[in-house]
Amino acid sequence: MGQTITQKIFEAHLRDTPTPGNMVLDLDVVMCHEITTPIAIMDLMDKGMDRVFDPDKIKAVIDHVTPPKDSKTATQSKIMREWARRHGIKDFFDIGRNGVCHALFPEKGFIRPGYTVIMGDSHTCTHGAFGAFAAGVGTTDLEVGILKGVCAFRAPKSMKIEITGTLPEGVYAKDIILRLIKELTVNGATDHVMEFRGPVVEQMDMSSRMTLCNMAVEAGATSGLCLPDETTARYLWEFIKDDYESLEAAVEDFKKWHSDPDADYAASLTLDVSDLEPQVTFGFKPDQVRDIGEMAGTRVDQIYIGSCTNGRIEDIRAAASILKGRTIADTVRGILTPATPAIYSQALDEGLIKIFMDAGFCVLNPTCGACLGMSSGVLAEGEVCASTTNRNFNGRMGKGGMVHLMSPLSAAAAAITGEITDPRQFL
Ligand SMILES: CC(C)[C@H](C(=O)O)[C@@H](O)C(=O)O
Ligand code: SF4
Repeated sequence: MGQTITQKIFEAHLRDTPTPGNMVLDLDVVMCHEITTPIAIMDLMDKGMDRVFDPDKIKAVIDHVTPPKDSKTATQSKIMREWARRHGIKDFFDIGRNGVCHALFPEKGFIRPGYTVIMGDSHTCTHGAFGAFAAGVGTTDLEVGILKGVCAFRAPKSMKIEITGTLPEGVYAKDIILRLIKELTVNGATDHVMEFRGPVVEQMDMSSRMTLCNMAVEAGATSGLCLPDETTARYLWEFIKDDYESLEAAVEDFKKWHSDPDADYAASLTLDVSDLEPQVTFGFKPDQVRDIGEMAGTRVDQIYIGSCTNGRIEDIRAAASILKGRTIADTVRGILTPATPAIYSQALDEGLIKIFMDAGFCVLNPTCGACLGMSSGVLAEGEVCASTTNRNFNGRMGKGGMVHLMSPLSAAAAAITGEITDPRQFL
């Protein structure tokens, strides 16, 4: 019997099998941010175990509330900063160099095909876009990861998600993943790794693959991943060029992580996207998804373009393509948060920031901020936000607020009209 990519990664990293079905894996990267890591740091200090397994394999960023909004968040940042200095963690990103973890770390080349990655953050699955096994973990696992560089997982079940057809104009990876979550429901992929494949995924850039994998957890999945190929190798080339004779050699080597044709999948699903419409959520769960036409005319108060789901340059370009030469409705507030400094800088170079500002958007520094309702765009009671983020939980962006998840293009269309709008009318 052949193996899936996930089984291959598990086998290559297996340190121990303490009980049947439980596997302890060696970790290639442990990623840290200032909301969950300080709890682990303080606990390790209390236990007299303030150590790290390998400072080069730990990547740390202050991203959720930055610059800090109050004493509490300032203290969280301070604990991270001092810990990183104390242990010689050189890949530590503070104000001026910091951005949303799941956008920043890929951009720095920290994730490679076949890697095992953990973080105390549920959207760690984003990094599966590189053909890695990347999973969000709780404080105890994070502490063990930081101390020993290992993590225990249950033997994974794989779900094969085949995406076929041709993606219509104005329809994006975000629409695909929202549709998949609708079909699977919020726990349809529990205990599974979602393996995204098929011709549509093969044609996607890394940004779109990251959007897909980012929301795997919203269907309950342990992680999501894509098979590493030439697109992956090109994205990573500046970081891997000393390891390979040529790009072709890298692509060939990456194939060792491809699932075998006779691999065993616990479940499978095929989605033909040829007739897919832009998708929008309507309730407080990410599987409450409708075609945009059914939601057209719903009033919005705020537009939020950013986050680890859709705050990359490709997302900003898509939104700018219809904001150019237009202004946003005077009933809405528009907020753009490029996910990293490099994305922000690129958007400046391309004149995209000016397009947003001329349209009436407020442009913020890279941070999670409003995405989880902590700062920089929190909603008031009864307010509605058209958002490119990944969670529409009750109160997510502010108590009593409502969030409609959608693609950056759809969010830009809502900004222009002040209500949920099919963006294809502006193309
Ligand atoms: C703060 C963090 C623990 C949290 C997560 O794990 O996802 C956040 O990133 C989120 O998106 O809600
Ligand atoms: S951008 Fe939002 S979803 Fe992503 S890590 Fe930050 S808070 Fe979590």
